[in-house]
Amino acid sequence: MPNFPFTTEFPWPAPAKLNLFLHVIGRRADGYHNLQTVFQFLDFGDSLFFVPRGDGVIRRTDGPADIPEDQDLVVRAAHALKSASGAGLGADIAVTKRIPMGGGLGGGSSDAATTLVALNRLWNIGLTIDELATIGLKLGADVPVFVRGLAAWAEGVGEHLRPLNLPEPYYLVVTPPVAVSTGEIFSAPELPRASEPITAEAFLGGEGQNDCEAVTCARYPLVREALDWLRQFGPARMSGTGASVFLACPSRAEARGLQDQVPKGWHSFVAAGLNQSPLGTLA
Ligand SMILES: C[C@@](CO)(OP(=O)(O)O)[C@H](O)COP(=O)(O)OP(=O)(O)OC[C@H]1O[C@@H](n2ccc(N)nc2=O)[C@H](O)[C@@H]1O
Ligand SMILES: Nc1ncnc2c1ncn2[C@@H]1O[C@H](COP(=O)(O)OP(=O)(O)O)[C@@H](O)[C@H]1O
Repeated sequence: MPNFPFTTEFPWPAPAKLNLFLHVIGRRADGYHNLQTVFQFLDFGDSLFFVPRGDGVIRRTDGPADIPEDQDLVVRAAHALKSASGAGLGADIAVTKRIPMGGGLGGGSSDAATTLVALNRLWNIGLTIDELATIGLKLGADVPVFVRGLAAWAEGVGEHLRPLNLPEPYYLVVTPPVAVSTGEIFSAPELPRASEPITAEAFLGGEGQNDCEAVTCARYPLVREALDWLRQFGPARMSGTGASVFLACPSRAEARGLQDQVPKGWHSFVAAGLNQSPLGTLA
C-alpha cells in the first residue's frame, strides 16, 4: 500500500444538527416536500476514522451493528465519491456512533458528509465543496449542509442554503427510546403541508414552529411525553421529524442541572450550538 500523507488515525468529526424550526410548505411532484428550516450544528457527534487502501476496496471496519455494512451511509458515500471522481483508491472506515439513530439529529447524513470531505482529501481528488454537496444530496436531503459546514437558512428539500449567524446557546437534547422514520412522517396523510413561507428575519424575530411535531407526537407518544416534560422548563421544540426534542438554556450549568432530572430511559446530552461545523475547519 502506498505511503499516504494521511494514513489518518485521528478522528474526523461528524456533528449532530438541530432544526431550530421546520415548516412544510408544499409537496413536489416526486413526493419530496419543500421545506423551510434552520440548521445549527452541535459540538456533539460521531467520530470517523479513515485508512486509505491502495486496492480500491471500501470496507466498514467498525460501526453500528444494526446497519448492514453495504447500507451504511459512510460506505454508500465512499462508493458515490469513487464513481463520481473515478478515484482508484479505497478505504477502511470505522465509525464511533454517538448520535441516536432516527433521532432527527442528522447522524447518518453527517457521517456521509464527513466521509465525502475526508476521502476527497485523503484520496487527493480535489473536488470542490459544490461538487461534494451535489453528490451528497443524492444520499440524503441533509447531507449538503453538513458538507458546507455553516449554520444555515434552508429551503427546497434542504439544498438551497444561506449561511445564518445565530446565537450559540447550550442545548439540552432529549431523545426518548424510539426511532422515527423520516419517510413515515412525510408520507402521513395528516401532515400539514401548506405553511405560509416566512422570512429568515421573521424566524430571528421569534416566528416558526415544527410542522411535523403533531404527527410524530400522535404516532410516537413517548415523543409527546418528552416534549411535555421539557416544556415545563421553557419553549422546547422537536428537531426534524423527531424523535429528539431540545431546549436552549442560558448556560451549560443550567442545562446540566435540567439534564440531571431527565427521566430514566431517555437518552440526553448537553451541547453548544455551533454556527461552524468542526468539519469545516478540515474541509
Ligand atoms: C426532516 C429532515 C430535516 O432536516 O431531517 P431528519 O428528521 O430526517 O433528521 C430532513 O429534511 C430529512 O432529510 P434526510 O433524513 O436526509 O431524508 P432523506 O433520507 O433524503 O428522505 C427520507 C424520506 O423522507 C421523505 N422526505 C424527505 C425530505 C423531504 N424534504 N421531503 C420528503 O418527503 C421522502 O419520502 C424520503 O424518501
Ligand atoms: N452511518 C449511519 N448512521 C446513522 N444512520 C444511518 C447510517 N447509515 C445509514 N443509516 C440509516 O439512516 C436512518 C436515519 O438515520 P439518522 O440520520 O441518524 O436519523 P435522522 O434522519 O432521524 O436524523 C437510520 O435509521 C439508518 O437506517
